[in-house]
Amino acid sequence: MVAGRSVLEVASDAIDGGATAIQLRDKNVSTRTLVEEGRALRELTRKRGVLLIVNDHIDVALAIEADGAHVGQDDMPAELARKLLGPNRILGISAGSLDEAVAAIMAGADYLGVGPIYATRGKADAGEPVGLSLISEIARRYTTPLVAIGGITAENAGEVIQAGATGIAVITAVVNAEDVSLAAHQLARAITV
Ligand SMILES: Cc1ncc(COP(=O)(O)OP(=O)(O)O)c(N)n1
Ligand SMILES: Cc1ncsc1CCOP(=O)(O)O
Ligand SMILES: [Mg+2]
Repeated sequence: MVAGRSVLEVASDAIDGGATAIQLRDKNVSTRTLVEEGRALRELTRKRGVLLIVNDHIDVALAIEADGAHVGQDDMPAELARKLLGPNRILGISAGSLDEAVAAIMAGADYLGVGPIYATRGKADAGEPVGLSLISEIARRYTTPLVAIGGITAENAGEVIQAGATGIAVITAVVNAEDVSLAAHQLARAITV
């Protein structure tokens, strides 16, 4: 459940609003439950033609035939994650500094999750905001797609893209919204105009 709604309902509404990828990120459930959520999300995302990425758990990503997995600096080392996922699944890696970005690219990241860009309520141990300059710095040097994350809203999403991000990832701005579909739509519009 997310803010009183099922994971499937939130994902479905977000896709209605324009989300092009869903990340299964649930820190508080058993692996068994994660697999159940993942299977349901796999069916939904296949039907709707959007990507499904599993956070942290490479085994779950493989088990549910997700499109890929996302690992951070405290998760499965990127090289091993790539080895386990194989060449055809998407590997996303978190980067909170230029050094981390370079290492992630060398390890075979298909995209970088860069952040937290702004202060966030979505991750307790996210650390200090890195700001837009990190996005610009990485974009200036590398062509790897950059997914900005952390405190992103429909109000600031435009400047994040302007700074060089390819896309955005959000939790609070969608999950806590009264109207999930409308919130996703406003975010999608903010990054396409
Ligand atoms: C797109 C995207 N970017 C960054 C993260 C953060 O991953 P991580 O640093 O491993 O933190 P947790 O999400 O696992 O708490 C992400 N999940 N997605
Ligand atoms: C998972 C994660 N990684 C860096 S910030 C963050 C949380 C993003 O949540 P929100 O969109 O609510 O700021
Ligand atoms: Mg992680």
